[in-house]
Amino acid sequence: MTFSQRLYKKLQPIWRKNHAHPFVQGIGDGTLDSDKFRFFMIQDYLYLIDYAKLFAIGAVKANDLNTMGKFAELLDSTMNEEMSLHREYAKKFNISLEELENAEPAPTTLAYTHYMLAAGQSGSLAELVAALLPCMWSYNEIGTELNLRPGASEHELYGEWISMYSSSEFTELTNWCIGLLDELAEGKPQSELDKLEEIFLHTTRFEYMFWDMAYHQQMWPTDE
Ligand SMILES: Cc1ncc(CN)c(N)n1
Repeated sequence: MTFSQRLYKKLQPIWRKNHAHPFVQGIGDGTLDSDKFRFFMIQDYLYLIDYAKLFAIGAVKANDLNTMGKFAELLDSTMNEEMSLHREYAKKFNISLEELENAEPAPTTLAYTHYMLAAGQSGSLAELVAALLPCMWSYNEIGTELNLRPGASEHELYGEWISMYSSSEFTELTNWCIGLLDELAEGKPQSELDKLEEIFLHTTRFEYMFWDMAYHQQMWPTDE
């Protein structure tokens, strides 16, 4: 079994909770309250601004030109495809680009992005990939699973979201990241593998927290 498969298997209890979350299920059956989705889209846009930076750091840390080019492709696809989905949703919700970019991050958004950027900046390339992988992998799996539901990808509001994350382009980039983690983990001492596992666990947990934050539209607990 590969390193990534071992992590995937071990973290299935959290992974399945992500899939079962009412926010995800609501996208799948089309019943999600559109205000919750609006909140999610704004926070996710802020999240993606920082997430894209991880790919830029990956390009800097890459050991060969092929890997550097792939990180550049991931950066481009995040900023110009994934984030353009959010910009289209913003139009539907009458949110200007300025409002979108300058929105206030929720505590979970801040905690998640800062954790990932810290892991990516201060750690090895393997640590950076361990931090960003649960994000891509779980969205690709959720999108693919929801896309199997008859009519889900045609839903007026949520269909495009499902189509984006189940697309062959997103699947191909996700699989490349999975393969890279396995390559980088090869031959590493147990102490380093444990560190990778810890980072992967943390961002898997953050994925759950992000769904939950959006579902409850959680901002700071004080008004000031
Ligand atoms: C919180 C979160 N996690 C993952 C993804 C998929 N890139 C996302 N857009 N947002």
